Amino acid sequence: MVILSKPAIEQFSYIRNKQPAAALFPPLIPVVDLSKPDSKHQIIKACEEFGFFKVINHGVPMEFISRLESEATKFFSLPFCEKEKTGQPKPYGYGNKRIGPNGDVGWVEYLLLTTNQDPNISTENPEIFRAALNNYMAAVKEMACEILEMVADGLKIQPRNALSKLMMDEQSDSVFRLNHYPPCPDVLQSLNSNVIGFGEHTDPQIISVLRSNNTSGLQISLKDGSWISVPPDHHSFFINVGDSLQVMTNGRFKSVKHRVVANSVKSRLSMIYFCGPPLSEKIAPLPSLMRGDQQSLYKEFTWFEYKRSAYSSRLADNRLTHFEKIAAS
Ligand SMILES: C=C1C[C@]23C[C@@]1(O)CC[C@H]2[C@@]12CC[C@H](O)[C@@](C)(C(=O)O1)[C@H]2[C@@H]3C(=O)O
Ligand SMILES: O=C(O)CCC(=O)C(=O)O
Ligand SMILES: [Fe+2]
Repeated sequence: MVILSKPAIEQFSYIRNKQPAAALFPPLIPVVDLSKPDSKHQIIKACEEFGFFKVINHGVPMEFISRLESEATKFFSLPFCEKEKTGQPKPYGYGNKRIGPNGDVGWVEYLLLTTNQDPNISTENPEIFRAALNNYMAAVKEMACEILEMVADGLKIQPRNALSKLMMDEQSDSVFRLNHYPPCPDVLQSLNSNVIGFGEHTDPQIISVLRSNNTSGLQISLKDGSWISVPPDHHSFFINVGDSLQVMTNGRFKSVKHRVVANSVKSRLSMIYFCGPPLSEKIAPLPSLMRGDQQSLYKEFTWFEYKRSAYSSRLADNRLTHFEKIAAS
């Protein structure tokens, strides 16, 4: 349960339920069948048009998904005093309503973990939770690697592991997150408005691999600034282009702005693997993507420098602005 005190109620953001133009004729979210020979072309198109797509025939065993979902459900059903024994997110740990260190809040509780250390989660049976996490993360990492190799192939980048090696590196700074959005009580669902579960933002990493139960809530922003709802599909995965991939493609792919709205009836559980590079990695446009005298849109920076700056930003900030080159007039 998300713990709610009276003054905290006032902190939540709402969005008006006005119908954006795109909501009348929403474009279909691209679906990529990873078992099809032309999937790499579909991936490139989806990354250019939406920065977002759904993946089917992904090869992640349903058994791993269900086991982690069941362990996560058990964890979030524990009394608050048990869950908080995991420790507050600094940046890893158990968090409730507060997202990040700079005052963002949402109708959500979560576990934020690094992928290269065994987590210390306070549950009745941490070994079983850990095994479920490890199986799931290993299978999702393999799928993400395959997707990044298809991206490299589709963009004719050599070698084909130029992107995937960053997240496969032993030192990779990847992050895993379990989000639980309890049903939001009527008192908070004021007339014709939605309560924000997770405010709008882009993900900082290369790509993020998201899977949720069958409860809706996720929305993505289109190029025209309108928002569309992503129909949930618990058998599939959703891929977000992150800020790092935007830079590595020199803006050809755009990181997708997304958010989650709370549901008044059902709880939403999501699990997200954020594929990050090693901290020392330079994030810059890939030389093979630069044509002729094309210039980098970004100043040089390492993932460490980007993260340090990201952690002093608010969720909705454009974290890349700080690293953009000022265009010469
Ligand atoms: C407000 C914040 C939370 C966040 C760190 C930040 O200062 C800005 C980026 C946020 C974000 C969004 C995507 C992921 O959920 C996340 C783990 C990440 O890498 O960047 C979160 C950070 C967080 O919750 O710590
Ligand atoms: O929980 C979700 O569905 C999305 C959350 C998200 O975007 C994030 O944790 O970065
Ligand atoms: Fe996100």
